[in-house]
Amino acid sequence: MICVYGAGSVGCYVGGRLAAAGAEVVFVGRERIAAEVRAHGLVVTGLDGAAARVAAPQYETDPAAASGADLVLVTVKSAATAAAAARLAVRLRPGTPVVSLQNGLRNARALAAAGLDAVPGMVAFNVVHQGEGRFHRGTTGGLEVQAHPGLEPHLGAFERAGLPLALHEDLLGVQAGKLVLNLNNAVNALSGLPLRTELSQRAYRRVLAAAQREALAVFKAAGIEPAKAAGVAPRLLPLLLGLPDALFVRVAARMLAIDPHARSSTWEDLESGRPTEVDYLNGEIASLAAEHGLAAPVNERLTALVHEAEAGGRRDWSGPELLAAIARPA
Ligand SMILES: NC(=O)C1=CN([C@@H]2O[C@H](COP(=O)(O)OP(=O)(O)OC[C@H]3O[C@@H](n4cnc5c(N)ncnc54)[C@H](OP(=O)(O)O)[C@@H]3O)[C@@H](O)[C@H]2O)C=CC1
Ligand SMILES: CC(C)(CO)C(=O)C(=O)O
Repeated sequence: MICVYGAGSVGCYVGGRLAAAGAEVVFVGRERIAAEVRAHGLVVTGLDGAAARVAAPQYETDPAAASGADLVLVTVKSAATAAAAARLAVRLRPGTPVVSLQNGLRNARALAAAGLDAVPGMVAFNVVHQGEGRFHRGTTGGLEVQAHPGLEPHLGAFERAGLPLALHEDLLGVQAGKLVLNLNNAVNALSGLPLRTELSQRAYRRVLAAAQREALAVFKAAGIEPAKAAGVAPRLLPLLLGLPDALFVRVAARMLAIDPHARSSTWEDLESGRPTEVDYLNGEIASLAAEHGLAAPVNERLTALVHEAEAGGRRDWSGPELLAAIARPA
């Protein structure tokens, strides 16, 4: 049995695809989603319009449902990882692989700290929760995980689901490459716009490019080599982002398909009044910078602005306003 622990957007999408392809999947999550999927079933839709339905998913709210799992996919937000790990640690058989399908650099370490057999993972695509049990994939991209012998019996299930696991000897570079892209989560959430609209405006892209330049300097100081993300070497991203709008839109369309409705998970958090993961994304760059004697004022400022929005000061920033704001200290 595969347990998806913390089944929200990513968990319901990945678990829904696995279940629709015949895998035995138990979802563990909150009553609001349990009620939704009881009423409507689970429908996972793709960029190409393809849809799969799981009529009666096993969606539980009691962590005990994870007991006996052969594989666990952790899909809670980063701030909830330690609590999820503690609940799993008392229920899983020793040696059960627990894959972190989360953003940021620290989640697998938090799972391992609880004594779990943690496997770092990365979800390259976007998922939007559209209500009534519908989870829509909003971009291209796949699942990448660190190689682990415990995953072998499950590789076929991911293949059949159309979500093959790309295996890596060491995932840190892949996670760092993804983090470079995730620096846009804050920009996207502050813009209030769908990803495609936001990224089509150069002023927002200039904010993102400034945040990415800081990240690249910090990774260099930390000895981390970020892997290609969306097919592009991270060091080229800030240059690409600086292109004029019409040219950028043409080049970007070849790198990554983005649905017009896709939004970042940070926007989804602000929209539903939940705390965001900004401390694990832009905040991670600011912390790593401090550890290495560098400054990351743009990421610090973006982190502070997202915290202001979480605390009730939410507004939609235009690109030029955000560009002016990052020029001021946090
Ligand atoms: N959404 C996306 O497009 C993408 C997200 N990611 C990453 O994937 C991870 C998951 O994101 P996403 O799916 O958007 O997050 P969601 O918030 O949609 O889903 C997480 C779910 O887990 C629930 N949860 C939290 N703690 C527990 C617990 N102890 N027991 C059971 N359920 C719990 C949450 O409930 P509650 O809110 O009530 O705490 C929530 O419903 C994040 O790290 C994110 O950055 C990566 C790529 C794309
Ligand atoms: C897929 C992407 C990069 C979309 O912003 C994401 O990881 C997120 O929303 O958290």
